[in-house]
Amino acid sequence: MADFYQNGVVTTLHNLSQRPTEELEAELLRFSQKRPMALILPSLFSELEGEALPNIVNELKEVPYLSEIVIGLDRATEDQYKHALGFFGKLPQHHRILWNDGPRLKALDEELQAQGLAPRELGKGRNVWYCMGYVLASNRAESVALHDCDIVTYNKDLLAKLIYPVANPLFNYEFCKGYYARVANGKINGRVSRLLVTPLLRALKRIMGDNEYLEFMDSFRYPLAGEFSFRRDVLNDIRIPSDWGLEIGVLSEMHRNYSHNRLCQADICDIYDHKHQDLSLNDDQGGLSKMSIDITKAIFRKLATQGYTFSNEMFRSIKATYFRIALDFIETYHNDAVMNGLTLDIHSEEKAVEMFASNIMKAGDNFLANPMETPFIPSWNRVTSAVPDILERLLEAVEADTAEFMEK
Ligand SMILES: O=C(O)[C@H](O)COP(=O)(O)O
Repeated sequence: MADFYQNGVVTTLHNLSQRPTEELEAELLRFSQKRPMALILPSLFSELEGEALPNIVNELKEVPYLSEIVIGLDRATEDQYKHALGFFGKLPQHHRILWNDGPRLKALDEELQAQGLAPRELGKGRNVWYCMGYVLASNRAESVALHDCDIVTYNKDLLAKLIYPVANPLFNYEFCKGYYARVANGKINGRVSRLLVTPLLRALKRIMGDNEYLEFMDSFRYPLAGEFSFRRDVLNDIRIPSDWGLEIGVLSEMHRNYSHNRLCQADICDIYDHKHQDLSLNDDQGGLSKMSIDITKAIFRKLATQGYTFSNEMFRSIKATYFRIALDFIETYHNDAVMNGLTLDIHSEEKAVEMFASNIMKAGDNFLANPMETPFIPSWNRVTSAVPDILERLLEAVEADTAEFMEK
């Protein structure tokens, strides 16, 4: 049975009663009269051929309360886009696919690039950003959820719990972050969250003392969860990073833009499993290695905006403090695993921690060498002030793609 402890500064909404999904859905359907709802699905074409997304679409077919589903499709050729139109065509809800590699959306992107207003890096952040623009443009939703397309344990209960806190008209939340235990096939997963983010936040707290931002970040039970929901107005102001710092960057933006009582986290499922990436021990440009560097830089950058100064000596002491704390955590997770009859390979956990420690130094070096570098994509407010008709044109481009390629 779950506990009902409130840790940290952000409200936690627990799963205390195994409430039937149908009950939640009946309420959501009622809420949708006042707050229509949308779902954003950032997807790679390859995920249409994986095991998770076909099941996600089957589950979504039965969801009664969504007004719109916006799919951001990356890395798709024309034929693959056409295939995607059929694949998602089973959805009974109004839905649109943003074919990000198609000529129409690429032309819009180039126009924004020319003004320095478009994402510079390809990837999930960029995909999510265009989907957010589309939701603003189509104006069909007041409350919006977003989740990954590689969740192999997905069922529609997850979506109901994720969107509920921003859908209930009696609640004042602007943003909700999902959390869960990443335990699957007898193993505890979530390596970056457990072995980098939490110990790094604890190390920074130890070194920097009382810091409200670090306290805030440490309140999230699964800071890297790719599942969150928000009210529509959040989409205007938010600046999201285009690199792997996306999840951390979104939390930092919420910290900047809202007071804590407008934010919450919710327990969205008992088990969660997804596609696992390699650690990429010898390659900073890929897998969990690149992810850990981007995340660490995102945290350093945010602290710099609060007036903290960094030096090589500072990064060395952060690394050493992190390393000690992370090793202690391995023992904690190991014992938790043993008591639950799960396995935890201490050797590979230590290898991961060694890599993350060395990546803290790399992130630090990189930060000192490029202090002005920012992966943030401009907010849609800024973009529409520079190019006032951009949202209408985004909408038109997506409609034109749909009309041209949808099989008659
Ligand atoms: O959440 C995380 O820590 C990363 O996405 C890695 O997850 P994994 O260890 O479950 O692959």
